[in-house]
Amino acid sequence: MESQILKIHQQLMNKELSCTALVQNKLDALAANTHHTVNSLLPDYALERAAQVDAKISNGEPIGILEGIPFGIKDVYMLQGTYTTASSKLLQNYKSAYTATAIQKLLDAGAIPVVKENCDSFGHGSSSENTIFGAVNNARNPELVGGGSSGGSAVNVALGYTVFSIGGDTGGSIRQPAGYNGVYGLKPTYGRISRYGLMAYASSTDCVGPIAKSVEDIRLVLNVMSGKDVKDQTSYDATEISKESIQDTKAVKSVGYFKNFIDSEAINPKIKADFLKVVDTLKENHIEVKALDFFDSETLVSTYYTLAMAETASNLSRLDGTNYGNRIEAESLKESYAVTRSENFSEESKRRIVGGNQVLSQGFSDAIYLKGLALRDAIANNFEEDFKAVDIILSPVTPNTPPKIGDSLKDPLAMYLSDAYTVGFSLGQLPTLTVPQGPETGLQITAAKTKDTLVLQFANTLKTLL
Ligand SMILES: NC(=O)C[C@H](N)C(=O)O
Repeated sequence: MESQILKIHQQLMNKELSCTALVQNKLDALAANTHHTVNSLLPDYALERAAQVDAKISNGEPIGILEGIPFGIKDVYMLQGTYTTASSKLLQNYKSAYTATAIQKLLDAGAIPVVKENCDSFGHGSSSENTIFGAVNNARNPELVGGGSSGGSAVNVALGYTVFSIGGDTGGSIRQPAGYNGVYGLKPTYGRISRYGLMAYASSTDCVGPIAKSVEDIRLVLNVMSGKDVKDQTSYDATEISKESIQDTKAVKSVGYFKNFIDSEAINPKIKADFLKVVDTLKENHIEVKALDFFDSETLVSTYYTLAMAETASNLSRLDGTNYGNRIEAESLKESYAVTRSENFSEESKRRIVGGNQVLSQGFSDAIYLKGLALRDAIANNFEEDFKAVDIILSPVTPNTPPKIGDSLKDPLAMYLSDAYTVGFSLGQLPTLTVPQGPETGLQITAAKTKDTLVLQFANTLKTLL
């Protein structure tokens, strides 16, 4: 698939398409969609901006590459004056008081937000069923889940309702729905894009990233959003990734994969067979492929969920109805906190808050939380060693195909285990990209920290080989 952004840019410049018509068309398609991708539409916001772009073009003024391009925003990002619900009952009526840095950068580049997108509430989930806006349906088969937590964003891109969408990825939330719906989704190196204005889930792995239909579109959007922000001390300055730098399809000489991922009993046989075919293709094309040892799925998933639950319990403690959220009055203030939280958080969020507080509580934290931190360091060290031996690590995005709507809600543990291939890279804070491959899941390309360029480069290599 070629760059949608460049194609639309040309059409706008050549006056084959007006920006107002383009934006109206996306708004209409989103309003009519039956996949439950929309939490709120932004018609006034979007059409006013579209008219400005049209005026510029008719005056013969040049426009930037992203100017006039309609995009979607996962409903966990602040955009001043718009609802930011995190798909939760608690924040159902909350309006953002300010705009997230990443979103502001896109606005400054002229891109036009048209929709706040459905997702798992507070990012808690892998199916986009944990939401008050209705389960998101898969773009290819509506009986299956859209994936999560950025399900609405991936489905909107796959169905062409947005040109690109901004998801959020803590343990796979961009990559997994991208894989389930056959589009590209990037979790950049942790810190490459500021988290300021992203509703915090697990701050040590939360990442902002784009979902789109081509590598080029991922690059264009990534460049705009990247860079140090004084409002996020974990952000860093990243050099722009040029178009030329990702064209070198011979840059990657060696690729590793985790033996235990592919030999696992839990992997779907078709996903395994397809993956091994890719390995053969790489070898035939003189790319060295190494089978690597790695932590087992249970260790990866339990380390991730131990830390993610602890962090979310802490981050969400501020949501007690005092400053934010649907407050429920009661006899005493303490009781009001309790009722507000128990009535307004979903079952899945409560499971995580209770689990997280347990992990952090006195008497448990040494045995559980500190062990989680130690394992995270061990996982990061393992990656450091791996990247001395290989340029890229390749894996399927998930061991399984998208489940039927309803199944993940019945079995949360199975849902957590389905994150087995994504969470390790999150704990390592590595750049990792989903590329579409086959109808089941996708391929995940990962490089060492800050080597986001290499990830995009290899995605282009795969395009020429597969
Ligand atoms: N938020 C994410 O990255 C998705 C992951 N399945 C989680 O629930 O933590």
